[in-house]
Amino acid sequence: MSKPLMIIKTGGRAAENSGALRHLAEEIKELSRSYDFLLVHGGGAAVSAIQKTYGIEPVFKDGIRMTSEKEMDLVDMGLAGLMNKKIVRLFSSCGLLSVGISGADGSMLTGEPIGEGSRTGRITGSDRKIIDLLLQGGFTPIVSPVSSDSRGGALNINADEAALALGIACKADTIVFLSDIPGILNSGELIDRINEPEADRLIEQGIISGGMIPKVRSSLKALHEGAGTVVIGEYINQGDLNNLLKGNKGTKIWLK
Ligand SMILES: Nc1ncnc2c1ncn2[C@@H]1O[C@H](COP(=O)(O)OP(=O)(O)O)[C@@H](O)[C@H]1O
Ligand SMILES: CC(=O)N[C@@H](CCC(=O)OP(=O)(O)O)C(=O)O
Repeated sequence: MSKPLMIIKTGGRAAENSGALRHLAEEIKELSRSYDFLLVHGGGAAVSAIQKTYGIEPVFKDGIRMTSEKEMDLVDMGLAGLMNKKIVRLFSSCGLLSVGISGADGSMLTGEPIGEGSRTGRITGSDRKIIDLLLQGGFTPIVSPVSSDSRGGALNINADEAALALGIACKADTIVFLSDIPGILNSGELIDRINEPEADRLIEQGIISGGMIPKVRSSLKALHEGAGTVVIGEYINQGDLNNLLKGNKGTKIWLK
């Protein structure tokens, strides 16, 4: 019988802490008797830095990057290139057999632009075949969220939304969103558990804003679609995955 799947989504800034990422790889190895793992990564901060070197000012709406045709090449460079290979090399050096792919590979994620002339995408379809093949072969898939539209054009997909879509496609048991903050904060205080009405209220009040919005919305949708556990938090020391799952760290998301 196959093991339950845990999807770990790491944000760009969190993934730049190579010490923490090494600890995470070690913990994944330890827990791989109980779970299959798939890692989805962001890299928003790296993309913004690349944009700035080209004199482009990043534009976000509710935490989602507005992406022009010209900017899309930079997004591919930053996410499918730089970030993806950095993580694959690091995980491999920890003894985890890892394969770096993007949403475009194996038509894993397909989508459509959110508007005329935009390369920011919304996901409309998914195919888990490539993931099943890799997991059966003993590989850990490392997924960058860039994907394709129906005409083969590149699409920039928010990494939280990519993690959600893969979670639904693969019926993930657990989704862990790792970021550069201890969890969802209110006036600097960590909220250790939050339900849907409370999350909606904090978004409405602007207490949950920016990049935290797609994370929270994706978390709630994942629970509606049958995920057992969804948690948002940060990974610093080995054992933090276990701490996040047990509720000793981070914010657990609930529907009611
Ligand atoms: N209520 C909140 N609690 C915690 N972080 C929040 C909140 N509202 C907005 N944020 C912002 O969301 C950021 C995380 O989203 P994002 O920058 O997209 O991270 P990641 O790259 O990890 O996906 C935090 O660094 C913080 O600046
Ligand atoms: C459409 C969209 O918002 N794409 C994101 C993809 C990367 C990402 O989500 O990175 P983090 O997880 O580090 O925020 C972006 O371009 O920033």
